[in-house]
Amino acid sequence: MPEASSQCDGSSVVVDAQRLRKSYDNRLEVLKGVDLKITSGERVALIGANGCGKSTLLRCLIGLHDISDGSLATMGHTLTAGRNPAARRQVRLQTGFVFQKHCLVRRRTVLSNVVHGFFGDAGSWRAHAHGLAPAAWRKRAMEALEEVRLSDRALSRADTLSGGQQQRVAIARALVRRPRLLIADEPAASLDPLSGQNVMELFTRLCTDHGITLLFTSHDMEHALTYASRVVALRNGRILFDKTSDTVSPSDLKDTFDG
Ligand SMILES: Nc1ncnc2c1ncn2[C@@H]1O[C@H](COP(=O)(O)OP(=O)(O)OP(=O)(O)O)[C@@H](O)[C@H]1O
Repeated sequence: MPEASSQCDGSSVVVDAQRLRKSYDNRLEVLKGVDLKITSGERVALIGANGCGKSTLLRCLIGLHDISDGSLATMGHTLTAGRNPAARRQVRLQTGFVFQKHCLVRRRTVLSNVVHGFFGDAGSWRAHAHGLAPAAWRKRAMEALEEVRLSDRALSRADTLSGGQQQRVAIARALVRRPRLLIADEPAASLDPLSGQNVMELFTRLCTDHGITLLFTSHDMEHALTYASRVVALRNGRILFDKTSDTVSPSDLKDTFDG
């Protein structure tokens, strides 16, 4: 049976989730009917208390987790409660990820880590096995390193860089294939305040410059309100509010985090 996957239709809707539900092991229902539409070029912060389902929602939106019910289309590809491997692959190829822990390969060079961002392209695993990467990938990886101001460290081992620098390498890796969507899960959480601010500034600027849609989670409300144009709050598996960041009030934030 053909997989349910509609092709990207060039529409400006990047994420379209309706009544999205997600349960783990048929027991714990984490998302209880989430409606979320994100259009091209938006910068959206997802906030909410620990365990409210932010990472789960991010993972569902990009096909890393199955959804349990509802409808979901990401960049025009329909992700149903079934497996949808082709649609998931297409979504992943057009998505960059940045996580709290940058997950670099410590013993490899900075450049090699950025080249890893191409994995999933045809031939990438063979290139990896042979320690080879096409010249075009290395050239593009160097450009990405310039964008995060780390080209002078291209040949350093990843674990010789500071935490903030390593997160900048992770950003270069996420952006190396010029994704349409960047997903960042608490990208600044492991960094000191200044490095965190630098990282947030850097990737929001790069997303704006390259027209990349950005969805990030944060427990730092200053980051959410400063670097996103829109803030979506989750509570008890549902959206509590969805507003432009300049209209979020202290009482909205209190409602988001109060038991
Ligand atoms: N793979 C999994 N299997 C089973 N339960 C999971 C899984 N991932 C998350 N959960 C559960 O789902 C709930 C929501 O977790 P999730 O990580 O999405 O929340 P979060 O809002 O991102 O939390 P935090 O702010 O602490 O990172 C939690 O109860 C968690 O234990």
